[in-house]
This record gives sequence, C-alpha cells and structure tokens, in this order.
Amino acid sequence: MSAYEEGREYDIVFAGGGTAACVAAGRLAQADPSLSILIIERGRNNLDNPLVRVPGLYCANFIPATQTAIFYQAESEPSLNGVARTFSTGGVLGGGSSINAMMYSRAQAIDFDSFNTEGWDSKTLIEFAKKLETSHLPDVDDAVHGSSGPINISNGPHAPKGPQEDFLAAAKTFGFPEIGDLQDFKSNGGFTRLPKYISLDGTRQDAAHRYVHPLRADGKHPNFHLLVESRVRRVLFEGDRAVGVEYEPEPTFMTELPGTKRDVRSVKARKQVVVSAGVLGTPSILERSGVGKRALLDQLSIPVVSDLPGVGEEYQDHHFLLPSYKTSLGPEETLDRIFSGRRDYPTALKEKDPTLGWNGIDVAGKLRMTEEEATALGPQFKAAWTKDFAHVPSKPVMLMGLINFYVGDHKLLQHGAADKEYATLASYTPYPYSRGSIHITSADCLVGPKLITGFLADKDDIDLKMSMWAYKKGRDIYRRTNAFAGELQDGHPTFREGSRAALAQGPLKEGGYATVEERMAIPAVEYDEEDDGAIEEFIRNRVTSTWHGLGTCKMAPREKGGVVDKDLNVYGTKGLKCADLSIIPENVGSNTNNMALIVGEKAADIIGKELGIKV
Ligand SMILES: Cc1cc2nc3c(=O)[nH]c(=O)nc-3n(C[C@H](O)[C@H](O)[C@H](O)COP(=O)(O)OP(=O)(O)OC[C@H]3O[C@@H](n4cnc5c(N)ncnc54)[C@H](O)[C@@H]3O)c2cc1C
Repeated sequence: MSAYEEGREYDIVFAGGGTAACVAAGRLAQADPSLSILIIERGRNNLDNPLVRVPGLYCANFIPATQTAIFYQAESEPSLNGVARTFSTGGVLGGGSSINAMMYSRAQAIDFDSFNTEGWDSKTLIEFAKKLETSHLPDVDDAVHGSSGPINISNGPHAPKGPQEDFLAAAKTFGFPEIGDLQDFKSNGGFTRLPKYISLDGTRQDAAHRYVHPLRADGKHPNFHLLVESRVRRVLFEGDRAVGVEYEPEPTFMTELPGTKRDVRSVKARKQVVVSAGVLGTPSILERSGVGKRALLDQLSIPVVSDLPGVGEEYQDHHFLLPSYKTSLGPEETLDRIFSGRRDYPTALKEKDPTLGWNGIDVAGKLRMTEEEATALGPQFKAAWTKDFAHVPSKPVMLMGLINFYVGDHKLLQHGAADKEYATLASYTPYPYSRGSIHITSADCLVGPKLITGFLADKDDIDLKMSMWAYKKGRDIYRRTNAFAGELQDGHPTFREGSRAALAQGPLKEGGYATVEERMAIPAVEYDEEDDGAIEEFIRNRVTSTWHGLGTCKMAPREKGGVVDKDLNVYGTKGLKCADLSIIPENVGSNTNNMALIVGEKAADIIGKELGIKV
C-alpha cells in the first residue's frame, strides 16, 4: 500500500476513511490488488496510536482536546430545555471503530428485515456478520458466529468476575435473567456478560488495523493508497456522473502562517466514488456536491445535480442517559484510576497494567417491559407499545450497559470523591420515535452544518417515557448490588427534600447481601408526580447521543425520501455510492459498530460484483 500520489487517477475513491470505508476498501484491495483505490480521510492515520490500540485509554479520544474525534454542535432545542448538545464522532482513520467503547453488540434479525430492501434481509446480512469476525467466545453457536474474519471478538485479558456476578444476581431479582449469547440476532429480555472488539491479548480491533494496515505492510498491494488529514469538500461531476473528489488539507493539523491560503485540490475516480464520511459527514458532502433538496441548494447557489429532499433528513440516534453510583468496588474493578489520573498511564503502560486491556464494560442488556408497565405509562404509550413492540418478542424497548467507572470528568466530582471507584448504568433507547436532521449552511466545507437532534421531540413523549422507565428500572437494579454505596447527585435528578425517592447517601445494607431474599427485601423506589417531574427535567437536561447515529441518507425508494438504492447508488447520479451508517433506514436494537462493519462488507460485495471481482 502506498501513500497518495498527486496527479494520479484511481479506480475507486472513498471520501471518508471510517469504519465502513476501511472494511469495504480493504476487502476490495485484497480481492484484486490491481484495482487502484484511494481512501481520503479527514483525520490522522491511526497506525499504532496507543489511544486507539490500548482499550483502557479510550475515553481520552472524546475529550475536547482530542485529535481523534470530530465534534458537531447541535442547535438549542426546546425538548432538551434549550441545552445545546455537542456530539462527537470518529475523526481518525478507522472512524468510530478507532475510538469507540468496543462493546460487541449485534442487531436483531428483525432489524435487518425491517429495512425491507432486497439483498439486505437477515439471511443475507447474518452471513456478512459472520464473515467479519473471529469469535473467541466459549459456547456460542457456529451457525451465527464467525471463525475466520479479521475482527477478533473476545472478553479480553481482564474482565473482573465479582462485579458481573453481583450485578447479574441483582438484575435477576427484577426478572431479567442472564442470557449466554445475547448477540445471536434474536435473544432479548435479559443481561449478558458482554464480549468486546478486543483481542485475547488486549488490543482494540478497529477497522483500519484489521482491514487496511496489514495490506499496507505486506508489500503486495501497491495500488491501495491512503491520504489522511484531508477534508473532502465535494464530489466532482461531469453531467450526472461522479468523476472525482475535491478536497483540501485539514486545517486542524496545519500550522497556519499569516497569509496562508487554503489549498484546494482534486483527484479523479475512473470507476466509482464512495462517500463514507459517517452519518453526520456524508449529507454535507452530498449537499455541497449538488445532491440534496433543491430549495436548499438554490439558496446556497450550488448547482443541482440531483434533487433529493431526503439528504440530511431522518437523523436517528439512541438517547443516552448515564446515572452514576458510588461503589465499594476495588481499584482493579473499575477504570477510575486511569481516567481520574490517579494512575499515571505511561507508567501503567510500561508496567503492563492488565486494566489497560479492558473497556470497563462487562455486562449489558436488551430489555423488555411488562404489559403492566407499558399500561402504567399512559394510553398513548400503551398504543405505541401494542403497535410496535408487544407482538415482536425479539424487539428490546431499552438497551443497558454497566460501565465500571464514572463517565464524566473526575475533576467535577466533589472534593475527595475523585479517589473512589464508581459505576454508571447507561441506558439507551434503541427505537426512538423522534427524528432530527443535518444540513449545510454554506457551500464552504469549513462552515459547520445545522444539526437538529430532534431528541425527545416526538409527539406524545414516547421517547421520554421509555427513558423514564429505564432510569427507574436501572436505579432499582443497581441498589440491589453489593457494589452499591450510594447515588451520585451529579448523575441523578434532584428530588425535593423529604421525597421518598431521595438519593441514598450510602449502602442500603452494610456488608452487602448474602442471599437472594436479602436483595429482594430492598423495595423498588416509589415516585410521586413531583418526582416524575424531577426525572423528566433531568432527562431533558442530560440525555445525549450514544454516538449511534444513522439514517441521514437512507436506503429506500426515492419517492419515500430515499437517497440510495439497494446497491448504494445515489439516485439521479452515476458512479456515486454511499457506504456508512447514513444509509441505514430503520434503527437497530444494538450498538452500531457491527452494523457499520456489515455495511462495509456488503458494499465491497456489491462493488466487487459490479466490477466482476470475487470479494
Ligand atoms: C465515542 C463512541 C463510542 C462508541 N461506542 C460503541 C460501542 O461500544 N460499540 C458499538 O457497537 N458502537 C459504538 N459506537 C458507534 C460506532 O463506532 C459507529 O456507529 C460506527 O463507527 C460508524 O461507522 P461509519 O462508517 O458509519 O462512520 P465513521 O466510522 O464515523 O466514519 C466516518 C469517517 O469519515 C471521516 N470524515 C468525516 N467528514 C469527512 C470529510 N469531509 N472528508 C474526509 N473524511 C471525513 C471521519 O473522520 C471518519 O473517519 C461508538 C461511537 C463513538 C463515536
């Protein structure tokens, strides 16, 4: 594999070098080394970057000073009490797969079938899900897990058992059993010991290191090229045919001297341009290229190549809540030592601290509510439940992950609390009803787009009610763990003084629970109307992105707002495809990295077939 060569033409150019792009480009290069391929990535090369490779350092990728993430500023929205959110996405080669939390979670088969698109059904996509992985998990069914793909799936070298057993026992008391394999495309209604995108020796399995860098090193792929630190401005067209890409050096990584001029360059693509800049990046590139809603393009004086009103619409994510708890866990049972700075990480690296091979997340769940609970959330909620969930047993109403550390800046914790161990019981809504949008506000690629999250803005507050249910359920479960040592005000609603729902300041039973009966003796927290108001306020102020966005250039019929067809071709153009999570039309009951890897595999298969190459 070589670096980019100025003036050279390529067969295929990928605009964006994230998760799906690395998979697709790597597969195609491997299948036909004579094919010339260029990946243009806005961020830096991630090769051997410890922040990418070492799982236990991953939170450093999404602090404001990071150089591995892109931050998108959302509008101030009434449904979020006017608190404007900032969302981060992968901004380095490998995209989200290089910086994410490495939770291995796969969509349900019903999700794939809900796409309602030929070639994207569960039978077909499960084969790609198997192809991409080598599972090192004990006792899983070979019919649904792969054994020879590039991505290693394992529990990693460090996954302390005590907190897992404790949490699973507490969850069971609320009717959520332990499920051996929750990633078999159908299981639901319980918690599992969560596998990770981490190898047995403790290394992150990002798409670039697993699909791209090995080809770069083997000397057999001289036509596979990489151009990093370069921001794609737009796709170049001759008529309606995409013939190349215009880009400029990424200013974030440049030393600007007085009078420095922006240097706009272009590269030609003989066969295919693939836009793969992610759910929040791809719509902007299309719009700047003249593919989008005519009224917007006219307003910005961008010549229209294809009038596609669906570009940038239908933004979906999973609504994320992060209630946090004080715990009695030991220093090696959380990642607080590393993230609070108590343990100096260069020393930890030098001393091969086993916690660095860990993401701190060992248990996760796909949860259903009972019929009675759905009824208690009111008639509109019940109607939504009956229409969309009740008759689909494999469809979770909420996802949950037990994160063994405080998610946030430890400096914000009260004096003296930064040397303790915490847990965060994250919940995220897999099938939200609200939708947002993202559109450019200028033809200039350095001007940020307008992002409306749409979070909690759905009619009848169904999304809010799902999050309220999850907050209460999660709180009840965590209070029945032995690890529980009180609730952190920072991660919870402010209940009025004297409320029965007031936060616990310490353990509910000194010495912990010895039996199931002792756990069950802790009653569920009772909330009155005012408490519910406090929870709503907390959720509207705090809910954020789970970084699981999708749907902004959806694969659907053109007349239904679709942007790409089943072969990922952008309607009204030739030689132009999209390949990333922007194309996914309906939400999935899982974290989304697996879906992005599947899109990459499927895109390679589609392009390979069109070029007569067996991938
Ligand atoms: C912090 C975080 C934690 C997450 N945790 C998990 C998890 O634990 N498990 C899980 O399953 N999923 C997780 N996800 C989600 C998952 O990683 C993403 O859904 C997935 O990586 C998206 O893949 P993609 O190919 O659609 O886009 P991305 O991987 O985001 O790729 C888009 C790429 O395009 C580049 N780009 C953008 N604009 C331009 C431009 N103009 N020119 C050139 N390049 C451009 C970006 O730099 C990026 O590299 C997480 C994501 C994040 C960000």
